[in-house]
Amino acid sequence: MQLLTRIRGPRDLDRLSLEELDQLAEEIRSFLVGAVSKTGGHLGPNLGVVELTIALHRVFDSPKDRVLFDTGHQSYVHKLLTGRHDFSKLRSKGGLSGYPSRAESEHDVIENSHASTVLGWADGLAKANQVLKRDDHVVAVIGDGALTGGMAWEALNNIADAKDRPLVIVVNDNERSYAPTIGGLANHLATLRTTDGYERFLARGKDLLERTPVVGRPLYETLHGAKKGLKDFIAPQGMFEDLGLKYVGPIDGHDIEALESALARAKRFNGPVIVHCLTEKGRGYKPAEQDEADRFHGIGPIHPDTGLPIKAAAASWTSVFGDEMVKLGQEREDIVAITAAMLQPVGLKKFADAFPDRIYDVGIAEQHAAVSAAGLATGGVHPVFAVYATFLNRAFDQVLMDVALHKCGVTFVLDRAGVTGDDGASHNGMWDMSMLQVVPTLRLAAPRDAEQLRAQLREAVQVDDAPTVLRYSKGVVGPAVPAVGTVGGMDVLREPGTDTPDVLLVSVGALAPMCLEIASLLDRQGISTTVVDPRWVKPVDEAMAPLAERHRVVVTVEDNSRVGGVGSAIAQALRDAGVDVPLRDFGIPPRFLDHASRNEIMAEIGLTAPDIARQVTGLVSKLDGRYDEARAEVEPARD
Ligand SMILES: Cc1ncc(C[n+]2csc(CCOP(=O)(O)OP(=O)(O)O)c2C)c(N)n1
Ligand SMILES: CC(=O)[C@@H](O)[C@H](O)COP(=O)(O)O
Ligand SMILES: [Mg+2]
Repeated sequence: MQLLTRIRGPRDLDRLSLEELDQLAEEIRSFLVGAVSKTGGHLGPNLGVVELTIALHRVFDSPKDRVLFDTGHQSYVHKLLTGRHDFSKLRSKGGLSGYPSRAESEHDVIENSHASTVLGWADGLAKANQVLKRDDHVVAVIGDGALTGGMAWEALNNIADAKDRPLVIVVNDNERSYAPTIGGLANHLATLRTTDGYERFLARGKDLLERTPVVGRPLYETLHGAKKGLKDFIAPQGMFEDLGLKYVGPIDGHDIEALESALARAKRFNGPVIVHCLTEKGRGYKPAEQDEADRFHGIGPIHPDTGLPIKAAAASWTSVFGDEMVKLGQEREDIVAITAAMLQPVGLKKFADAFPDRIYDVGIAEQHAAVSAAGLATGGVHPVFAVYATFLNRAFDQVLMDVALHKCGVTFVLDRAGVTGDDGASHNGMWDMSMLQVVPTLRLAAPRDAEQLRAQLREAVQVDDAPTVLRYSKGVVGPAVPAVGTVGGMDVLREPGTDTPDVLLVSVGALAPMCLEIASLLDRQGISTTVVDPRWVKPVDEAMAPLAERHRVVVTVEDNSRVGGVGSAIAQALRDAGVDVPLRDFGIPPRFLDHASRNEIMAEIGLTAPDIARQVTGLVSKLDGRYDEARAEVEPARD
């Protein structure tokens, strides 16, 4: 690591020779494998951009020039080259974020890990440079997967229209999102890739000719013209050039010299230019290169020599969903499934293998997924769109105005709902149960265990005239939580043991085990508690109000934003029913949560059994008129 340790900032790259740069690239690769095999993270994507990131920081002058990354999961090399070498706590509390972070470095701009936004950012920054008459450069790195997102094309439409506004777009084309990138765009990029030979030939020829005195340069220019002609002849005029964008490439994304030459050309161009780089996800690490699933896109801790996971995968919410989908697919031919470039991560691989004609990977295009689902439902089939909760945010209008307005029977299955933690603020699934409250006719379920997930999924796909939504947490599915009774459509998880119970504790989804623990802690304070699981949290069950009326206080606990969540909806339902029982809603405070483990975050925001039990004890004590005594116990809500 003799060279890497000397790199404290991008300008330290300037004095390295080409051989040293190649050595640095190798040092970075072995650093990444060594570090990320311990912490987990996005190893494959970062192994694919080592040379590209070195070349970017050699040609451009960050932070004066802005180097932007789409999604940001491939910014580890950027972090190394901008002086951040301590990866020991990557994605952990107090350690480096797994994405760019303004708090970490002036070299970082976009913290949002939601794909397809970088060109929008770049367009805005380029416009600001123009308004303020700055000659700084803006460079946006976007993957072939992120290019399948609609927002990228909204931005490209604007960028292509401004012929005199410099902007360098680097397409990091490794032909994969997780799996191979789908769609017409991927096919077009492949067409452009066929002219790869010309670029390599030209890069080598240029070197030779530029060393040839007198005739070299003009001859190179002639060849360059010829290459352009030949490329146009072989590969149809590229879509990017049709749009009015200058296109440079395809470039070997692991050849630093070729990259620097192409980026330097792009930098001199006084307008928008695409540099199409061919890279290999997982390059330089055999286990990743040979991983057919996703080239080690995102991994947990592994044995570095073999690439095998340190911990065996346990039964996850995702796997329970995936298995049930296969059964449903066998029972009903009208069930189809949709993924937005995340077939494996959302658990639809088995369904896809069993029913290859009934699975749709739409690319990173959640809005299109929702609208096409409305079309599928209108066409007479029942689509199940499986997506991470946080990624549904961008398809809110489509759920509202295409699916719900047209009474389409579409089922949305939201994985990674609630606090996820180590992927940072934009990955927590903390907004869905607030956002979806306002969608008329939509029915929303939060299963508490595997059995309820199976049951509620089956109930959901029976609904053919409205959107249905299931949402569950990341990772290992919790223990079975049996019901001891029912009230209306709700499951009673714990009886209070008295006819005059103190607390009605409404347990939402996967937090059921924690809610039962809260009830036990309250027991020790002589406080009697009924614990119910609504199962379907929207609409609020009609039995909720009369049940609440039989208690002294209602407490709701959800792994969702407190603002506008299930607690708010129940409070409103009680008011509408004229039930005047105090309600305290516990949820995620309305703020962005720094990366840390889920448990660390839940403790930090007070979503733990002891925290909640202590506050509820204070509430009940207050009702008993022992307010002063209670005050000492009740910590203020920490929003
Ligand atoms: C809106 C959105 N949907 C899904 C994801 C999940 N996701 C993270 S990276 C990725 C694949 C990105 O592929 P690409 O842009 O080609 O980058 P690469 O990993 O190949 O470098 C996906 C689907 C996301 N981050 N944002
Ligand atoms: C960058 C991105 O959006 C995904 O790769 C995400 O990090 C995956 O999260 P999980 O690890 O929870 O599947
Ligand atoms: Mg890719």
